[in-house]
Amino acid sequence: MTAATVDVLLPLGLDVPYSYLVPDGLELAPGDLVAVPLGSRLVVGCVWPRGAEAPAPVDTSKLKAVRKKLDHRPLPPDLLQLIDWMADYTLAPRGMVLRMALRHEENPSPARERVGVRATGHVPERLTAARKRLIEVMADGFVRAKTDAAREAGVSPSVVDGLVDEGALETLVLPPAPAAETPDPDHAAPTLSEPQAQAANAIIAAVQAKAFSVHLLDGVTGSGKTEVYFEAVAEAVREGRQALILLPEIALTQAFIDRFTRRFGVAPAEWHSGVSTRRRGRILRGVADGDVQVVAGARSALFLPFQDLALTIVDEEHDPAYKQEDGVTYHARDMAVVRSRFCRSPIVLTSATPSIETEVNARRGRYNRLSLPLRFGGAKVPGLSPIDLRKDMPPRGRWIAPRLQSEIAQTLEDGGQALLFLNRRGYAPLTLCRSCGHRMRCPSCSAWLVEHRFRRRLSCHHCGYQAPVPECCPACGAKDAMIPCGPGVERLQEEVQALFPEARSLVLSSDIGGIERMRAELEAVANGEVDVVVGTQLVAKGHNFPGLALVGVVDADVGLGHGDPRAAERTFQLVHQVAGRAGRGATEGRGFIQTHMPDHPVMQALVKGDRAAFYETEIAAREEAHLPPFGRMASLIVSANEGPAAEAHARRLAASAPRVEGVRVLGPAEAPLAVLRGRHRWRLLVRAPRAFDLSAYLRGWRSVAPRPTGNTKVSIDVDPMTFL
Ligand SMILES: Nc1ncnc2c1ncn2[C@@H]1O[C@H](COP(=O)(O)OP(=O)(O)OP(=O)(O)O)[C@@H](O)[C@H]1O
Ligand SMILES: [Zn+2]
Repeated sequence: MTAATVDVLLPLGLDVPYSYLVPDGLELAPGDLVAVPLGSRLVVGCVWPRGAEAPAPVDTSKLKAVRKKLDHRPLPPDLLQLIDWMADYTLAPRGMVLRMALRHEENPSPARERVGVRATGHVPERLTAARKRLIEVMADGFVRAKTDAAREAGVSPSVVDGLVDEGALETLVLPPAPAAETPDPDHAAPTLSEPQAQAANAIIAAVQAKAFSVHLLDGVTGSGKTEVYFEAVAEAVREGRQALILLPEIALTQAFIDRFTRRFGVAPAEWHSGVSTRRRGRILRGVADGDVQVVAGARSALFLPFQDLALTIVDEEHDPAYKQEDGVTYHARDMAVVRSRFCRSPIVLTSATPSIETEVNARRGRYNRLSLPLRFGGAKVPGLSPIDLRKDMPPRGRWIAPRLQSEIAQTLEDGGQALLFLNRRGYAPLTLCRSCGHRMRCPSCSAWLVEHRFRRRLSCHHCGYQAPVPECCPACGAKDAMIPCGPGVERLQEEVQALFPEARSLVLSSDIGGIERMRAELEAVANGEVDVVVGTQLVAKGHNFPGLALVGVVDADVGLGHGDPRAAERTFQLVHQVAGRAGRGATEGRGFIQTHMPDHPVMQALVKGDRAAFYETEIAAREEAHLPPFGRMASLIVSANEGPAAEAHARRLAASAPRVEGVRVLGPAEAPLAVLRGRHRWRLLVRAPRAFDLSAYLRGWRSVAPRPTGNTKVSIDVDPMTFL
């Protein structure tokens, strides 16, 4: 007789599941979570489906047994499918993909029971003032949690206990508080404009159809895309099913949570790194049980065990934050589409500046385009005027051109807010010695150190290294000779303060303060408590600042000309989105872009407000060059502690590449970021035709490639977004 076995995938750097014996009496099915021995420890893993082919015979006498089955719902089949699919596509070990979905506690603590109290009707004869207040509050006969009763009456919990002892209150056990309250789909439904209603109805119909479909909700900034997809979320809730809203920077979007709350009466379950582990555990359970109906989360929310996912939204689908660059490299937007296919449900991608990939899919009819061509309520999308920095130069050591300065002055005079956008954190991107020219660089990366003045430190934006600004030049010893070069947002704020001493200014940048502080600052801007905002790309992210009348792009050329195939797209999206923050309220908005290249096609398209022209040019250029989505790319980074080791392995790797017609392996070349965290980096770039199975090619290559030795490592990025 053969003993029963199961395959268990472990959340480790392993690609294949291990076999374990099933103890008598234990029923196990794919998706079940189990604790199994591995070496001397216990590891939580997931029972994995067996392929159609017969399992390789194993000597069961050598197998260890499953220790126990965890008290969790099994991972749903579409999630198991997604994990398999992602591992195949990205070449990441299957176990590492599983790891992103296994946030389960081994011994989930039972939800805390709460004690409630209710008035019995018996009132003691002698009452203190506190007891009297409590009796009055409780006189309505409702059950309240003990803590709520005390808080409402403004008394200490001991007063509640006292009245329980006296027999004036009785205690009851209340059910544990739910991980998230149930949204009310009819709480505050807006009246939609005609185009909004059309788009909303199309998505609602897609939810009802319970079939896979992809929709691009393509609406200008401020057209009400959020209001529209909320109606489809409402439909999912009405049907008792679930919806997932992915947001690029959820930690920053208190405004989004508030808006959801106004629409549905309760907040959505939030899922991101800022949520406590305990809370995440409860949300995970609620999602698995189907009790939590709407999750608003960062990309990791994609791996939650939804029981019945009716709809997925990817808000601002063009945002680079959806790409995870370390560990398992994946694009959350693309993987969300894959998961929706597995759960046979619709997915909505929203953007005013769709990615080229998405735009091409919509043009080919693979994605259904839903257009919102106008701002809600008749406001106009602000026009953008160029400021030619070659002619209208700011004074030496300053970055605001005279024209922009006078426009800001006018805006402030009219009582409006201004926003200056510069995608550079810190005070100055470079610090050098004016005596010998020595430049301060990171000891472990090929990057300059960026001065952060309020922290009084130089810091490396790649590895986080920090050092004080030296008093003497480390090279020549000259005293007080270190000077900042170029602008960062902090320095720009200094300029604003000098030019407009009366104005209240604020720097919005991801490195200042925590999530709470940032949320508060964004709110202050929305409430008009700030006159001039100076911000990095953080300010381009879907905020609604009603009083914002002017946007100035201080250096539109920053992102262009790095030889990065996505530079034009990225610049267009950023500038267009930043400009889209203006003129959303009663006042009309105006935008200005400072550039040295006013004739560049990207600047031209921005200035003319001609989105179509941008897409035409960019799509044609990509097609011509066989760049994505007209060709496929993967990047391989070989890194090692020593430069020669990295280079030697990169060369051996390139030499072992299988020759296939149409596939080109470029490199190796030293990476632009040649040293990162002390690791020397060499790159290879693989390019292939559009329909080519690049993942299969890479797997074949990996199986014949020389194994990296010592501390050499190869990391693979399929569909790379960055080329550093
Ligand atoms: N039907 C409506 N009824 C009332 N208010 C609406 C309606 N549609 C949109 N609005 C309001 O208009 C403003 C802009 O809408 P929203 O933020 O959804 O636009 P958006 O398309 O997501 O913009 P962006 O792409 O710039 O983020 C919001 O304040 C929103 O509440
Ligand atoms: Zn560094």
